[in-house]
Amino acid sequence: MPQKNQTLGEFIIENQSSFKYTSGELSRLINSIRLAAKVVNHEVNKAGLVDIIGTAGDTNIQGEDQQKLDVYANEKFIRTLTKRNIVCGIASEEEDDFIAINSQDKNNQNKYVVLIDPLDGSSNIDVNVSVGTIFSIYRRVTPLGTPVTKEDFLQKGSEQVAAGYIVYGTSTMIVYTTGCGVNGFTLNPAIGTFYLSHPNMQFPLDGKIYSVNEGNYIHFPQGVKNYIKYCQMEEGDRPYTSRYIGSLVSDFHRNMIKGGIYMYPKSSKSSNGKLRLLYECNPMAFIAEQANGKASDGFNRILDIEPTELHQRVPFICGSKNMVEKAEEFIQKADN
Ligand SMILES: O=P(O)(O)OC[C@H]1O[C@](O)(COP(=O)(O)O)[C@@H](O)[C@@H]1O
Ligand SMILES: [Mg+2]
Ligand SMILES: [Mg+2]
Repeated sequence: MPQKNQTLGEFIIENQSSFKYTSGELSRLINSIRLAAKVVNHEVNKAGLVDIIGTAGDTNIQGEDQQKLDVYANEKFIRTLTKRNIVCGIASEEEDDFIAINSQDKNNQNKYVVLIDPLDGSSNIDVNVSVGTIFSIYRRVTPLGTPVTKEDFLQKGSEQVAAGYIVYGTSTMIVYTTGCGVNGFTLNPAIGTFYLSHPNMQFPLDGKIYSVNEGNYIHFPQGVKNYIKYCQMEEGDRPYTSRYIGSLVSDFHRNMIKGGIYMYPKSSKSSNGKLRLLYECNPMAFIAEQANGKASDGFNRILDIEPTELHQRVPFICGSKNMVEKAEEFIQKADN
């Protein structure tokens, strides 16, 4: 059992041996993400003071207006990972296509690719509500020393070797898994060190919180509507409480600690929902399952979905296992 209050650096070294592909490379990669997280955290904490709020004037490939902090965080993570020559490829919500890192260099023996959502919850940046960063790590499938290809990124979520998120909230935390459980580390801003504050995080099997943008209710499939009504009924331990921050990372984090379900279903407005499979749903699904939770699109396990596009979207339901299974029951019943 991890020792509470050990530093993230100590934890990474100590747990290196529990990782099946141990070579130190993944440890160095997690350390680089830790560094970039501190740089971005520094800027996030000043949102409102410095010229970091508002739109950057461009749109990303998804047609969304990029916020200045989206662009800033994207640059910092890509720069930190590239400068440390620790990966052979990066894909990001804010980049149209994947970026090959020195991969044409025959000597490039880096075997990991990283997919990131540099700033999650962009609509909350300007209003001082918690936001996050999400990352997903795979071993490349193409030979070392050859240029990375789309194939290296379009892997099923079940192939992830590590995944995590940073939440910039009342405190700043890194929460991640390498397939041996989920641990959370809180930043002590006075000394810039992350300490293990939440060892072996677990989703309660059941909860009393549901998180969904009910503003889209009329556009939801009947099964989703029925489940929301079920959450609101005066019966047994219901009604549940509705909590929706509008930042996936923050809603997920709260639900993992207190028990709850987060849903971004498909709707008549968006046939595949809003969230991106590769750098939002897969990493959160890996963490959820490692914390005894569950993640599906209403029918299929998220981690079994075969990706086809870098920025593809999927309906996403994630959280306490019994709650997700109840939601699936309503969705599948209404679909028949
Ligand atoms: O405003 P909506 O439609 O409810 O969407 C909110 C959801 O969209 C997101 O902001 C999408 O993520 P980005 O901010 O990274 O684009 C999620 O964090 C959040 O859960
Ligand atoms: Mg996001
Ligand atoms: Mg984002």
